[in-house]
Amino acid sequence: MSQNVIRIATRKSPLALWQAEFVKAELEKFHPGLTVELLPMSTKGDIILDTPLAKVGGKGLFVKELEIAMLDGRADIAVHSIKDVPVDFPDGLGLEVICEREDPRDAFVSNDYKSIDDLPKGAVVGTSSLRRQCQIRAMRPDLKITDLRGNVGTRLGKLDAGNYDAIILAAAGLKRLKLEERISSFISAEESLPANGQGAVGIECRTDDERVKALLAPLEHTETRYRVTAERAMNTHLQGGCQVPIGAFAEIQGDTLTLRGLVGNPDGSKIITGTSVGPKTDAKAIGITLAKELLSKGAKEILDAVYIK
Ligand SMILES: NCc1[nH]cc(CCC(=O)O)c1CC(=O)O
Repeated sequence: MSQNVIRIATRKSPLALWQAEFVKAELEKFHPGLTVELLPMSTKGDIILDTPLAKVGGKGLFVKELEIAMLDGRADIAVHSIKDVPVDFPDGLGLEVICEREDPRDAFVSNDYKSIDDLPKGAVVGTSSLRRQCQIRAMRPDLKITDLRGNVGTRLGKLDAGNYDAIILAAAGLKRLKLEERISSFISAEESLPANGQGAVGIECRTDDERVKALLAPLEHTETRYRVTAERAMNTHLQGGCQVPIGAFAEIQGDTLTLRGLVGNPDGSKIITGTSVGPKTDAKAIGITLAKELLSKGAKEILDAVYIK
């Protein structure tokens, strides 16, 4: 492959394409003369649209086809929402770069109501995320949570068609697509803990490709890397897939990283939370410590009930 070309494997959704174009622009900014090409592809997660994600099964629904393209040499890198990337990688591939995080919060979107508190009794809220469902149910057991799949535009269309009183989406996706004015209110991390990596974009590539790794290096954002490392370490140690509500959110003040975590039941009847603090350079250990704490406080029973093997 030519020394001066990088090919990006990407999903075709508007958000995925925005993220790929963002990485293309950053690469071209840092490396004048470099040609960056997009290779748009469909993934299993894009094709199976009629089933709740937690039931489609299999990890990495949105990334596998992109990984095969990199291993085949058809593409050099893949740009992902970190949230959609499984914690372990196929041999020969790794998450080389984590870019600066956008807003990590969930957003409440409604044409009639300002916030979750504002919703009338029994209102219908659309989300396919068990994590969001769990935390909303815990706040408001009276609400009816129904499934909502599709890319960001499709989901907004379903809200506008009157299928829901409100829907919950990641603020980052709406901001990137210049749809921020659709946000009625932000849901703070105190109200609902985000998913690990939410709002952060990561770049995967072949671990032995020194040329590509050198080109990608200026896109790395150190603080986001620490935060995402802690959040993903917690998930890895819990061995939680997408069938269990899990939230993880790290913040950094000075050199200190504070990680908050949550494991719950889909119906919100049981929620285990915890916090772990330490030097940011110990991000991974902080994540593991918190996972152990959550397991000992009852998360193990919740996970075991879901994953009966
Ligand atoms: N699960 C799909 C997905 N993957 C990443 C984002 C948003 C952007 C991000 O978190 O970086 C979304 C949409 C959503 O959750 O509303």
